[in-house]
Amino acid sequence: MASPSAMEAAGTDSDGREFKSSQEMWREQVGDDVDDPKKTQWYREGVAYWEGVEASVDGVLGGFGQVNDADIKGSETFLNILLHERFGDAGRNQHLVAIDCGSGIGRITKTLLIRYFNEVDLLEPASHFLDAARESLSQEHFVASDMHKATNFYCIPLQEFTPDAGRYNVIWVQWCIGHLTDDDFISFFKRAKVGLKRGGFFILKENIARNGFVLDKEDRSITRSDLYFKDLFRQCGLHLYKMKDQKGLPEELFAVKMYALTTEAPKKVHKTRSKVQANRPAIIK
Ligand SMILES: C[S@@+](CC[C@H](N)C(=O)[O-])C[C@H]1O[C@@H](n2cnc3c(N)ncnc32)[C@H](O)[C@@H]1O
Repeated sequence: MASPSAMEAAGTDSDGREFKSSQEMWREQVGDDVDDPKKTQWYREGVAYWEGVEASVDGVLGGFGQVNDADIKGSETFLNILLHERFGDAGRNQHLVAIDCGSGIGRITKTLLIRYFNEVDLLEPASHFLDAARESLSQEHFVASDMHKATNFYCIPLQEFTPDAGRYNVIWVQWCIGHLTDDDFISFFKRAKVGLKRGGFFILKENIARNGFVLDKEDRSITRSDLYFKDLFRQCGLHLYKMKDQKGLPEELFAVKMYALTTEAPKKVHKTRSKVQANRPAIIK
């Protein structure tokens, strides 16, 4: 018997109510039809929630501003490995460009991305967050005499965004994809692939539900399980290049994982025969 897909797994909402499957939950929350007014309402209420939040590190981290340092450290280690593996030493002489999706006040750009990328674009639908980002990132930064700057500030949601073809080495998506329905998740990543340069990749950093999903009725978002994400990556035609758990977060919070996703399948490592096998008598063919 075929095993049920992760999206058929049961889940709950923030009040502890159970749903038999994510399909049941989505039908109820956003309807079946792409033009269903419930879907417009879902997105409107999600952004409205953030419009009521103070433009500060504590605000964008849901009152857990103290996790900022651990989060950035974990991301930096992961990013360093990936940049080295994907762009090698040549990366140092390349003009590197990233986009920070659902950037909030530009926390990740300011403390991490701007140091590694010559240009960073920010996308954020809550305008007061984007204004705060623009203000704090207005100067140009010099890293070892090399110019680094925040270039474009897009005030739109991810479900409406299509990047310019071939602009980005890295498309960074952190703590915002839970606002997108499954259909919009898939169509966003499918569209966004064209935005990657050769060797480019996505980094998705997200909270992880233990099973199925958890619907947050307050900010209109869902937390998906690792299996749920992997099911969606497959439907996007993306390959999981590397993943890592974020360490050092308070126990009461969801676990957090970082996924590096590529459009091409990872290269197969050709196994050489082990010495034991290679040295034993064998028929000449
Ligand atoms: C938890 S905050 C994280 C902000 C930032 N990524 C960070 O880690 O500092 C969630 C962000 O997602 C944004 N957001 C909400 N709905 C979105 C959507 N449909 N598309 C993109 N971003 C969205 C919110 O406005 C908010 O800035």
